Amino acid sequence: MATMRGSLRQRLVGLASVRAVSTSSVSTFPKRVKIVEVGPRDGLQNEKNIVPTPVKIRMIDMLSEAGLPVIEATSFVSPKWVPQMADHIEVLKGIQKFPGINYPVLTPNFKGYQAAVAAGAKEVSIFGAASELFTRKNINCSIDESLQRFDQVLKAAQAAGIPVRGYVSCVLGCPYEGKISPAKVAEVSKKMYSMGCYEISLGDTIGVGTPGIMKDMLSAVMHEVPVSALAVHCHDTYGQALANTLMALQMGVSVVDSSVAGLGGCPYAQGASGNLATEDLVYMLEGLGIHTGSVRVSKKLLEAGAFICQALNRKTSSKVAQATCKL
Ligand SMILES: CC(C)(COP(=O)([O-])OP(=O)([O-])OC[C@H]1O[C@@H](n2cnc3c(N)ncnc32)[C@H](O)[C@@H]1OP(=O)([O-])[O-])[C@@H](O)C(=O)NCCC(=O)NCCSC(=O)C[C@@](C)(O)CC(=O)[O-]
Repeated sequence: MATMRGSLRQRLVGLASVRAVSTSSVSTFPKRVKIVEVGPRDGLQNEKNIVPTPVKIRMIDMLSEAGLPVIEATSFVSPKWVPQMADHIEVLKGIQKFPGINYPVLTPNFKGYQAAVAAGAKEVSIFGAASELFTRKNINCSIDESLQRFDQVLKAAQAAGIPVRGYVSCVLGCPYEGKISPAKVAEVSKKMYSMGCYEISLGDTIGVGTPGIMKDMLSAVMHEVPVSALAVHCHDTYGQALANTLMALQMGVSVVDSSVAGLGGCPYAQGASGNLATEDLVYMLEGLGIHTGSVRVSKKLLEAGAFICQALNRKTSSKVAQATCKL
């Protein structure tokens, strides 16, 4: 990891001044964007070496200090399926809970939901897909069976006043089925939204999409789910994550998932690489003059990325972090 030289604050101020906001192009964008940080879960779940629990906790605390409004902390999945997330109880109990920040966790079924709530989860996410084969590989059931399991989680969560987010994976392509039709994505998204998910995050799980396909897919989904309830979750395998996200923003989507340092991947999606880097997303949103709450390309955000990269002995995938280190 390169050492950052000089006054980082001065350099960040300098960076901001060269990014003039182009007012002619921003009229179609949302005024505010909520960033959902998925690094501690999506970013780490695919790591072969088990990351020590205190490192995960410190990472999340640093992301909280950096002002991320939502930080997906861990997942209550089977430790046999994803050993990296086996310390979910310790992580969720160990992190500092900053006021105003949500720390949702993934729950594939009722067992995971019960364990998550017992450990103090105040929000959970269920995760389905628009591909039968991916659903089978990822959560060992058909799409219909997954919806039945989710229904059980949603009913219990609704009774307990716990908000539930829904993921739909493989929205722009599947590692096992290839092309996925926008109609199928719209169908699954509609079902999960109708069942009670307050937000549907549309995942380009293996990062194969391009902006035109994103547009077609979103057009179909927006017929079934209000755009205000949609999020996008783009992996960057082919370098398209920022472009695909920009297309979604132009279509009115105002919630974007990203991962600090561009970490990410799904153990059951061959070829899935890192997510859109949070630093790069924030840089673009700042340049467009879009409000992101208290998240900035700040020393704290860059340090959170540098911390986890150092712990993983990995170079950051964030272009902004790389550029800032060279300044
Ligand atoms: C869903 C299961 C559990 C089904 O797995 P299964 O083997 O079919 O489950 P089962 O109900 O037959 O139970 C088998 C064993 O698992 C246990 N079990 C059952 N449920 C749980 C649970 N919740 N927590 C802990 N343990 C559990 C259960 O108690 C039993 O234990 P045993 O009797 O053998 O000792 C499994 O397939 C699984 O855990 N899958 C998770 C896979 C995963 O985490 N994938 C990555 C997240 S998705 C993703 O990354 C995409 C996303 C969200 O980022 C968006 C995008 O990029 O597109």
